[in-house]
Amino acid sequence: MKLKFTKMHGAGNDFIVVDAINQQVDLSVDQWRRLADRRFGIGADQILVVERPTDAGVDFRYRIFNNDGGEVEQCGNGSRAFVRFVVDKGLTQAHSIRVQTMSGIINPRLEDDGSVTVDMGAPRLVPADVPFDETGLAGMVQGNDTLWPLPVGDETVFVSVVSMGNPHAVQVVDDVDAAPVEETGPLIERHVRFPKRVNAGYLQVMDRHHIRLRVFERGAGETLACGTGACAAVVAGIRRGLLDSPVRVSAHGGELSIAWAGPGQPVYLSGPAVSVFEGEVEI
Ligand SMILES: N[C@@H](CCC[C@H](N)C(=O)O)C(=O)O
Repeated sequence: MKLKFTKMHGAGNDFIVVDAINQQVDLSVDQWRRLADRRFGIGADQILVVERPTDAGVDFRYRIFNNDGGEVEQCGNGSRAFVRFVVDKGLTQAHSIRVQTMSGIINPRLEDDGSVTVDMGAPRLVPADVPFDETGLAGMVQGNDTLWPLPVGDETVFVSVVSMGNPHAVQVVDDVDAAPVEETGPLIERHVRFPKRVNAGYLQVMDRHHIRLRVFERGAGETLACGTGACAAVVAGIRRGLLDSPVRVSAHGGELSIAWAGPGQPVYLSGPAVSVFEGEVEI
């Protein structure tokens, strides 16, 4: 079977985007994994699949598969690539779109300058909703946030837990370049306290409106940028009393911008969405 795809990225977080409206797409976890493999396939952090909606009142359904083939709830940078894709392919005339994802409806909007702003919905801050198992743990209060002690290797790190539809554990570090992302990222990702695994964020505060961020993503390893990771980091930083909205997020692959007015309010994510090439692959 031949599959048409577009290779895209958002601040270096790269995607294979597949139109499942105009072609039949029904792949196994193994096939997704092979497509995303950087040596045996096309290579991508995530695969995004554009489908007709199954819910009323929305324009599209969009599904997300990590590099390891697992389907996940949400992808911030992917939602921007998604909008660029459906507009460029003529699948919609609208620039403001309602999209059904595994974790609810999001509203991305293509701006006149080609960037995309996404209403990612409100963060979920109750540990059980992340999900994070806090049983028997004494959290440490900082500002309006609770930091949870997590034994990782020989040390204990203190993380904020945030769901942006997908789970995030965010820690503040002095210097992201020196942070042991490759060493502790995999341990946090699979820490027993996170029953669905977790994306591990390392946040350095530059000033109250600017952070640097690295994210070791669940199912993909460290990526050049993570949109939901940026949302979660800014939410955690604001709750801890370290940041004020809006916040510029510098990742290795580019810049994102996040705005959040506080609990119960949606998080807005802005940044680039770029098409790199198109192709057809035998699967
Ligand atoms: N790169 C993404 C997040 C993709 C999903 C994540 N790895 C997970 O498993 O939750 C983003 O831009 O948000």
